[in-house]
Amino acid sequence: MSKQVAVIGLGLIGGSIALAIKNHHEDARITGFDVNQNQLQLAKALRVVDETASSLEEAVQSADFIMIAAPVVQTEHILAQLSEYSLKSNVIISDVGSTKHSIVKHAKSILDPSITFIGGHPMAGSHKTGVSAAKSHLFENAFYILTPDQNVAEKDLNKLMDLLRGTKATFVELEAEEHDYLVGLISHFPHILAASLVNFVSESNNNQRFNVARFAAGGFRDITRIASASPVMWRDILLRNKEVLLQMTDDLKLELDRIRNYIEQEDGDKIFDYFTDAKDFRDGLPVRSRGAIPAFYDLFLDVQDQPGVIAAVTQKLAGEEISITNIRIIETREDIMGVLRISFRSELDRDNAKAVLERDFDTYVDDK
Ligand SMILES: NC(=O)c1ccc[n+]([C@@H]2O[C@H](COP(=O)([O-])OP(=O)(O)OC[C@H]3O[C@@H](n4cnc5c(N)ncnc54)[C@H](O)[C@@H]3O)[C@@H](O)[C@H]2O)c1
Ligand SMILES: O=C(O)C(=O)C[C@]1(C(=O)O)C=C[C@@H](O)C=C1
Repeated sequence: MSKQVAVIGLGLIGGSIALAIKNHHEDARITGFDVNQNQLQLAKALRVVDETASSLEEAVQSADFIMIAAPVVQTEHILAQLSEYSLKSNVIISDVGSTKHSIVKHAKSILDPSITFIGGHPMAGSHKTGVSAAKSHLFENAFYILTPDQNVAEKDLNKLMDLLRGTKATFVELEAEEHDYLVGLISHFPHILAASLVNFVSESNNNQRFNVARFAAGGFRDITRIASASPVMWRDILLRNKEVLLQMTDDLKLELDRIRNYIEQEDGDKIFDYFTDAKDFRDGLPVRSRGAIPAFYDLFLDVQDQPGVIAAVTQKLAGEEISITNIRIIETREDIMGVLRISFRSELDRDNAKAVLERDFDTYVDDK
């Protein structure tokens, strides 16, 4: 199978898709295009793509696969442009957008029926943007949702999955509308809540005589990390998943009223049950299995809570070229040993790190 691949939009996801394709198909020739010249040049310099094109038309003219990785409203504009070009007759077009219904509908209405379009959404990412944040293993262990309509031939779907095999993701087929409801619930709506919470705190901050934000501790930071993501990407997502998100916003108001009543009535039992239900569901989420929540592999280390210890640990890991995704001291008090939690992208990285660090530290893996 020849593999001329055009990747349109060379940001975090386009870059990661390009790297993942190259992982499994060394022979694939990847041409990149981005409206942002900076990203385009950077993608070439970082060898994320083999070559860059100076126009969309140039990028796609001899492509066997076209992967669109732009914000979702832009994706519709790109599809409209593609419908005017002469493309290879057997080209397969896909996208990575976080919404699916409007894109799939748009593709169907605008592309020649002989062209194969398969909607896609790799369910992993980050609040970071741009090609410099791209990683070949970003989608490892994640679900990769595909939304082929009934006209898509099995062999074309298989060709696309084969192209994307280097993502090491698990492919799942869904109807586009099912996708938008599901992802609305576990990704889009939580994003709205994170941003609302930050704005709420920021506005409250203005009315205080001290700086509230300075006191923001782990809990606030954990629940609001995603509010640092790209406003362009999220604006487009809200515009294209409007009905689902309107309904969820209304439903959440009822949920807030419920806990508000329990507080007002000082109903300790109900409040306890409320948190217990939430804890049970949250604790039951698969930790290492594939899901919208990226799997992290944690290693715990007993360390002396003293200056330089984190540097010593990271140096040892760097020496073995083991990357970490997060590092944090938890439950430290002056009179006890600190516990360092280090997170890794893969189980293999975690196991290798354990082997390196257990020579000097007591290490633990939480296997529950
Ligand atoms: N960030 C995530 O966590 C995540 C995860 C899964 C899917 N997605 C989806 O992936 C897509 C890309 O998101 P990202 O995180 O890579 O954003 P990004 O901002 O890192 O990259 C988007 C790139 O698209 C380019 N672009 C915009 N309009 C274009 C056009 N008309 N032609 C060519 N290039 C264009 C931008 O210049 C930018 O470089 C979005 O549709 C998003 O919904 C994002
Ligand atoms: O990890 C994050 O920062 C993300 O927000 C990733 C996330 C998600 O909600 O899980 C965000 C949007 C994408 O469409 C898919 C994944």
